[in-house]
Amino acid sequence: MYDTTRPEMNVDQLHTKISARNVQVFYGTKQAIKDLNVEIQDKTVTAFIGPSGCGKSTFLRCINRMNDTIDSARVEGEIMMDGSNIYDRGVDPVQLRAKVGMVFQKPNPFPKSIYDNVAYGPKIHGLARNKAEMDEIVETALRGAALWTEVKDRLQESGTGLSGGQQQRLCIARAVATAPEVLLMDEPCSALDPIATSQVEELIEQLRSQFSVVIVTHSMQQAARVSQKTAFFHLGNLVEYGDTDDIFTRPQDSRTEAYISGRIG
Ligand SMILES: Nc1ncnc2c1ncn2[C@@H]1O[C@H](COP(=O)(O)OP(=O)(O)OP(=O)(O)O)[C@@H](O)[C@H]1O
Repeated sequence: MYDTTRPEMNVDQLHTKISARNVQVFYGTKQAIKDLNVEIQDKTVTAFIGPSGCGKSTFLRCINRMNDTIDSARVEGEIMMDGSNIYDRGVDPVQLRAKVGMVFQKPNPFPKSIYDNVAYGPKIHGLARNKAEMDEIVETALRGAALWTEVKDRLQESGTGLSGGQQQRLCIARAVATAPEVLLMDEPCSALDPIATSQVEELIEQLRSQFSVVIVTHSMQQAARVSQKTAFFHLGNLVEYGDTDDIFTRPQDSRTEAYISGRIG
């Protein structure tokens, strides 16, 4: 039913990048994530799927502490990245978000030039010693986001003047510019047309050679196309996690089976 044929490598030999243990998330008294445990591998695309409101975005935001910015949100449990808890008191969330970048549903470039959109993060984090180094970071990030050839002659023009698909690739370049180890993508193609969607999907496949990518998607076809691992969420629980091929062809849980066959959601 779903095409899960795509470039493969044996992702099970890769090391664990993120390990979530007994994670619970509350908004006020309402519990949105219940006792979640999962290991996310390096250099792998992991898809989060499940019906609306099941907690996919909430858990995604835990991985770079974006929930810290929501007053009513409370996160319990541990999220380890390379063996260190990202919720430890000594961790600066701003530094963490350079290592764990995020791309949102709606492209949200800053009202600045294309160049300054990409240079913004590296400038804050002091990644370039001079203009030549910054130029190189900007070019590498734009090439990495498959946007360089389209914008190299108009770097000083506003990022908001680009098409929707180009804006989303600019946001990916912005996230990639700080040399992240993990890239979180919350429905990154939902505002894009089919051509821009397939460009971003191709890009995701390239990006995973450098780091771990976690993508929330409502499209099961997209999850099947881009990911090697899939996690199915339902009512705040991570119900099933495994190889994407297995989740789509041999689900173990009846709720997963019902969702992928269109009976819930
Ligand atoms: N800022 C917030 N304040 C209060 N409740 C929230 C907030 N964000 C999410 N929720 C609630 O938490 C639950 C999980 O929401 P979440 O957005 O994580 O689900 P989702 O699976 O990503 O949904 P969708 O697929 O519709 O984006 C829902 O019941 C939602 O209403």
